[in-house]
Amino acid sequence: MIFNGTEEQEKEYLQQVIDIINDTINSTDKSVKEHVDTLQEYKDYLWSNKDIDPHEIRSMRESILNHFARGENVIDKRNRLSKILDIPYFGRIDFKENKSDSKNIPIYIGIHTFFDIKSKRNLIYDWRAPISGMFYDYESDEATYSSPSGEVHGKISLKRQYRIRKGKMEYMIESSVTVHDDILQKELCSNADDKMRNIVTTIQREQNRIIRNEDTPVLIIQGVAGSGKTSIALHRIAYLLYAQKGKIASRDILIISPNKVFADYISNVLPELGETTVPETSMEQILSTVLNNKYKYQDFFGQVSELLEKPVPDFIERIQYKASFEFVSRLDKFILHMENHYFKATNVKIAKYITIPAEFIGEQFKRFHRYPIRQRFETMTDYILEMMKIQYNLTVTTAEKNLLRKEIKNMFSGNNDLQIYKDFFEWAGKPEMFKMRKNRMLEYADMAPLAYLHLALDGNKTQTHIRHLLIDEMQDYSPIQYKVIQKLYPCRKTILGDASQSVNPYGSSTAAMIQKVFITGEIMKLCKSYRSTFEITCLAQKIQTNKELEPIMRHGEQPEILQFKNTEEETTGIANLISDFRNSGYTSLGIICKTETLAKALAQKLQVHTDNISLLSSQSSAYTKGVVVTSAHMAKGLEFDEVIIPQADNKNYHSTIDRNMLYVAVTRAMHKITLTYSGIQNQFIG
Ligand SMILES: Nc1ncnc2c1ncn2[C@@H]1O[C@H](COP(=O)(O)OP(=O)(O)OP(=O)(O)O)[C@@H](O)[C@H]1O
Repeated sequence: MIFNGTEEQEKEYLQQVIDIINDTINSTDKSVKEHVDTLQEYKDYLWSNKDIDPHEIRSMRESILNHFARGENVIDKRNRLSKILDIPYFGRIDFKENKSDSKNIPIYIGIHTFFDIKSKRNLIYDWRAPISGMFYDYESDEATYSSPSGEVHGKISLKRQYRIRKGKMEYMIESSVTVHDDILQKELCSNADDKMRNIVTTIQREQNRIIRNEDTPVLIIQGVAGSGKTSIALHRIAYLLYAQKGKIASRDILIISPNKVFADYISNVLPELGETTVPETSMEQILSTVLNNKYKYQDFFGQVSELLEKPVPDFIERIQYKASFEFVSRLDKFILHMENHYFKATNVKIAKYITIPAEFIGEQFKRFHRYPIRQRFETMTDYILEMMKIQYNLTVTTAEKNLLRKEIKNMFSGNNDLQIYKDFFEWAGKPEMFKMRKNRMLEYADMAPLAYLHLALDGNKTQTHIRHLLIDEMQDYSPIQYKVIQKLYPCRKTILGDASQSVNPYGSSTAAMIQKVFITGEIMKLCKSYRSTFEITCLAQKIQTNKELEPIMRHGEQPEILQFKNTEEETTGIANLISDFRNSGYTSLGIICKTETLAKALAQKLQVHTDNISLLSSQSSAYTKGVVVTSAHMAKGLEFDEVIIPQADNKNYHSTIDRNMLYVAVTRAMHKITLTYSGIQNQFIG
């Protein structure tokens, strides 16, 4: 007989589980109170007894710390239990091991494990537990999972999925191959949120493989638009925190994300999965920190805007040159060249009668060739003075030592990063490839090579406290940027992106290029696209065909392409679409323009027609629901129930980068899309 065979029995069982969780919460409350009381007793004792001997103080200190830690653990447990009260579990598999004496065991799967002390049974298994992996990997029949003691083979006789909200079961679905799809379809049909949500109930098999991959040191995920890359990467982090508990904590992980809005958008997933959020940074921040925040520079957003608004061939050429592997290898050769030609040893007169010969200093420069050049000066000084002490029994003063170090440093003509960077272009025979902008501002593409040179000369400031690095939107970073990352973060990595969504087509990287930098890297692909309806995906495919993309069979409205007589009428048309949106059941509308300048101008015009419109710009730090006007660059990584793409004419979108922007904009839509234009219809949409 099946345990909890009917829906009625399942509902009763759910209530029983909730009651047990509530009892446990009550007993943890008692335990918290006991810890607080004990700590108060210690405090009172310390206050009222002034003459306690040091031994007693030490032992009390230990007891207090002990109580404190145990109290914190109990509070932590209580918080976890309160969180699972709403949705204790979402799935179940009945599994019987291939052993004669084994029984069919129902495994209820939820966000966290719940062990009932009274019955000494796991009532709920964490979705990340090895046994839970079978829920995602198998439908029914033969199944296997890896336990710490080896592979366990058996049979799944039942698989169920539940939708439980606020402790009440809304529905339950008995599994067959298609059922998994039904729940997935329901999830995908729901409205977008202002924060990315977890997908733990409907993780797909190919996604689960990525989440649970612990073997690969550098995992490179190439996934088509809407394939769940970002979601999967965050679930993977949650999985690693569970599987490697005690070895890795949230603070040991770092996310490199494209901007603050995106970081805010994804910030909810880990807390929803019961983990704390992990630190986040950007490529610009990393590069600028390496260079001690010394330079003013054009940021990535500035580079993309310039490429879209006034693309000058020279500028494109400079970006392309610095994004090549040839450039990286030239830089490496130049570093070698500096080693051989930038240090010119001279005699140094140190004490009244002693001169250190140039030849001897030159020899020491070579002796310490394993040190980065700028780290050598101190070591060379110490070594030379040590030799003098042995040979001449001469001890020098601190001032003399400082003088020697200074003289040695001055023998090296590569102490100024910017100067040697300029020298490099002269040496490479390409002085035109470096251009300083107005107000001594560096171009974005110069930041990484400059940081690379700096690290080569000063030594790596390796961030050993970071144990796992996650890089999203991998396609937007160039090989030299990855080289810098490799030097700074020798840890394990998850790198994800989509080559078709580059907003940096002249400096982008494919998964294969990234693998060339990280030779231990393994590429895994996600080809199924979940975000958009079939009709929206077909439109995106028209703009940029990706043969690997497999659309999800979820149907919706046909995309609309609306022509207007002029821009004024187009604005009125968009205002009408906004009012339609407000009467629909959708909650988010993204009006995605090609550039931020266009977005600002349109937002202003629209405000005459309607209020409650927000502009999402490169200066924004959070994504809000409702009607949002933004640029394709800012919209990257986000999603909206409905998308409007204004000015989708041939003039606005004609180059390769324009095409990429249009593709990014279209792929943001989940359920509905409208393109508007006046003038000539865009060639990319046919
Ligand atoms: N297994 C799944 N179950 C439910 N929803 C899913 C699943 N996989 C992906 N999704 C949904 O698909 C959408 C896209 O996910 P996500 O943003 O992670 O994809 P992405 O590949 O990073 O997208 P892009 O590169 O286009 O920004 C989200 O709404 C996500 O919830």
